[in-house]
Amino acid sequence: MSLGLSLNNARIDYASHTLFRDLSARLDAGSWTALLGRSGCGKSSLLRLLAGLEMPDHHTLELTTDDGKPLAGRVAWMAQQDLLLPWRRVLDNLCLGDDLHRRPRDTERARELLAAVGLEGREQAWPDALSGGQRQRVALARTLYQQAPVVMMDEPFSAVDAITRLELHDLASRLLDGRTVLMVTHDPLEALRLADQLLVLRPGRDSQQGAVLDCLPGLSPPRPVPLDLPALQQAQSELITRLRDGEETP
Ligand SMILES: Nc1ncnc2c1ncn2[C@@H]1O[C@H](COP(=O)(O)OP(=O)(O)OP(=O)(O)O)[C@@H](O)[C@H]1O
Repeated sequence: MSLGLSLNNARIDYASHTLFRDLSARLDAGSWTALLGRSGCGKSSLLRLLAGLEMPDHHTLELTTDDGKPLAGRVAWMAQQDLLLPWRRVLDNLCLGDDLHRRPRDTERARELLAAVGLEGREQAWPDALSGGQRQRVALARTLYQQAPVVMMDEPFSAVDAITRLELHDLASRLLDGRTVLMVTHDPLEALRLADQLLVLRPGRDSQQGAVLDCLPGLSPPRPVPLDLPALQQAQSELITRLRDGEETP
């Protein structure tokens, strides 16, 4: 199910403004990359471009997959808003893709995934009857149900409280194991706990440039990285400095 990706010379221009250019990164099969940068630097635009959701008028993208086949149809998407359809019950939301494509549902798998995210017995609930954290769990289960080798997530855990977020980190880290994940986040700690590498968009002279960094160089802690690991605090502090100051690539 794993699939590696190589991104080369990505560039997006909106009107006369270059959002970023010369952006290259390698996403190893089964690895997790966190995409960070100041607000408005183009994280979501890059994610949407890679996912094929939006093709700006002026863009460049050399995207190759390890198996040489197109990426289209092999990406699952998870957003900050859970995007659950309020008129469909939880189980029906999970199986929406099957219904749209007139494929048979795998109801047993859908139930197993709901159980895995702690929502056993809530299959027939309406989304409105769930808390924000529960809805995001449904969104995670729906992402997993798609069985896509590549998962792109745009601030997937930012709308829930701190403790729920930590619980979702545990769940996502375990359940997304083996997928190639690219996740936009504003939270340096979240990035460092979940990801193998960071892709940091930072200001260049006339556009945004990207730097690819290891999360915790020389260490191989379990994921999510334990909150009390001293190296995590240090790395968080350094990452905040890098984001604030827009440092040049080392
Ligand atoms: N379709 C579009 N047409 C024109 N400009 C756009 C379009 N989409 C995004 N932009 C602009 O591109 C810039 C980057 O937007 P984007 O949402 O990618 O940034 P971001 O880094 O994800 O921001 P945030 O962290 O605040 O979510 C913004 O200035 C935005 O207004």
